[in-house]
Order: sequence, then structure tokens, then C-alpha cells
Amino acid sequence: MPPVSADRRVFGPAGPPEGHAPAVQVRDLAVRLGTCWALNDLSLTVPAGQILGVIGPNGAGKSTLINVIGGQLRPARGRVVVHGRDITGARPWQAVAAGVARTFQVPRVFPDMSARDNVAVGVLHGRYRVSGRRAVAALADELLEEVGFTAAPGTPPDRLGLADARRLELARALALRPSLLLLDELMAGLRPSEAEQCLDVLRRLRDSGMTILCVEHVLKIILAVSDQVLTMEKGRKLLMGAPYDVVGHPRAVESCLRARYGRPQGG
Ligand SMILES: Nc1ncnc2c1ncn2[C@@H]1O[C@H](COP(=O)(O)OP(=O)(O)OP(=O)(O)O)[C@@H](O)[C@H]1O
Repeated sequence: MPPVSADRRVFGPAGPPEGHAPAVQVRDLAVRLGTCWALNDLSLTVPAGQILGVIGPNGAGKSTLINVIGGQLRPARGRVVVHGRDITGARPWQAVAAGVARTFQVPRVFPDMSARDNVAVGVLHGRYRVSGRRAVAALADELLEEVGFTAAPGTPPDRLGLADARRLELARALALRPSLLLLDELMAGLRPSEAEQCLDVLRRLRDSGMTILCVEHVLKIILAVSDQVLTMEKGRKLLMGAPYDVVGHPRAVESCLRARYGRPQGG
């Protein structure tokens, strides 16, 4: 992938975050899905320009957290504040206008449109101020290039390999020009070299001032890129702090073992 020159402002938020407010503050968040509380009294603060790695066993509530911040789910209780702006209960387009973009665990592309056009839709509905068919297409191509997309931009999504499908998902999110990017297992199933390339992209995004909330199951990936780590269990925050402090903490280790092997005898 070619290096990003300093004067190319394809990446990065639309401008400096408003004031010194944290990128995202979540307060006492509670979400009920079916018969369970998918989130329960969850509070956290992420300063602007950081990557927060989010880990936890299946069903811990990681995707639900992304769904609430991204506007796909409304919480039963609690607040979501992005760059000092209360967006609790916002619709997805309102979250986008506030600077939030996300990827989905299962990419949600328009299947009958090329990769380029999928990204162009984001450009037209996000915070880039670009108009005109050629300019929009050129920006879409540039975003695809920046995330390391290897197929031709005119390729339809069903002809893409896994790594390019994930890159397209990331480019679609970046097309909205977010200041807060939510990634739901973007790197799941990628080869180590592909994941490493993706991590390089995330580091560049952070360097441009973007804040990233990154849900992943692979600890190596989380440790390679996170400024802080949040570990969740049963919809609650178990621990949050410096990566190695969190993953080495007895409570995190116990949670991981419990998820994998069940409750220890006598425990
Ligand atoms: N549509 C739904 N209806 C009912 N319950 C749901 C729904 N979606 C999720 N849940 C439940 O909410 C809880 C949190 O799910 P969530 O998908 O947020 O967990 P997760 O940590 O992202 O898990 P994974 O790592 O498997 O993706 C789980 O108990 C799950 O079964």
C-alpha cells in the first residue's frame, strides 16, 4: 500500500473534536433484549484520539454497545454522549451526523452495486462535502486505496475475498468521515499479514485524530493496537484500563476460563 502523504486529507475526522470533551461517554447504560439485559449499568469514557479494545466472551454485550452508540438500538436507561453532544436514542443517521460510523460483524453492503459505488453511497450521506459524480467516485476510489483494497473498485461485493470484503466494510464506514469509529470484529478470520495491514490502517486513523472502539476476540490484535482495554461480562464492565493490566488481571483471566470451560468445580 502506498504511504499516505501529509497533505492528503482523505483519512481523518472532519475537523478537531469540539472542545476537550471525551470522544464518547456512556453513563449507566442498560439495554434489554428479549429476556436478558444485554447491557447493564455500563459506564465508560474514551478520550479523543484513543483506540479502546473491547473484549469479552460471546454474549457479553460488545455488539450491543456498538449498536447503542451507533443508533441501531435504543437503551432502556442511561446516556450516550459523543464529543459532548448527547445522542441518546438517536437514529443511525443522527449518529452519523454527530460523527459516528460503524462496521458490522456481517458486512452490510448493497449487493448489486460495485465496491466503488458502495463507498460512494457513504460519501454522499456522510460528512464529506463532495458533490459531482466524478469527484465522489474519485474519493471512493481513494478511500478504497487507503484501506489497502486490492480488487478493482468496480468489482461487485460477492466477488471479493474475505480480506477485501472487510476492507470495503471499513472504507464504507470511513466514507462517512467519522470522528468516532466503531469496529465489530473487523479482523475476524483474517490471516496474520492481513490483520497486521488492517492494524496499520487503524494506527494511521488514530494518528489523524480519530477515536476507535474496536471489538475483537483475538487478544493479540487487541494488545497490538489498543490504548485502553475494556473487558465485559454479562452486559457489565468487568475491567477497563491499560491493556496488559486488564488482560493479566485475575478477574479477566477467570472470566475467560469460565467462558471457555464453564464454572470451575467448587467455584
Ligand atoms: N435480537 C436479540 N434478541 C434477544 N436477545 C439478543 C438479541 N441480540 C443479542 N441478544 C442477547 O444479548 C446478549 C448480548 O449479545 P451481544 O451480541 O451484544 O454479545 P457479544 O458480546 O457481541 O457476543 P459475540 O462475541 O458472540 O458477538 C446475549 O445474551 C445475546 O444472546
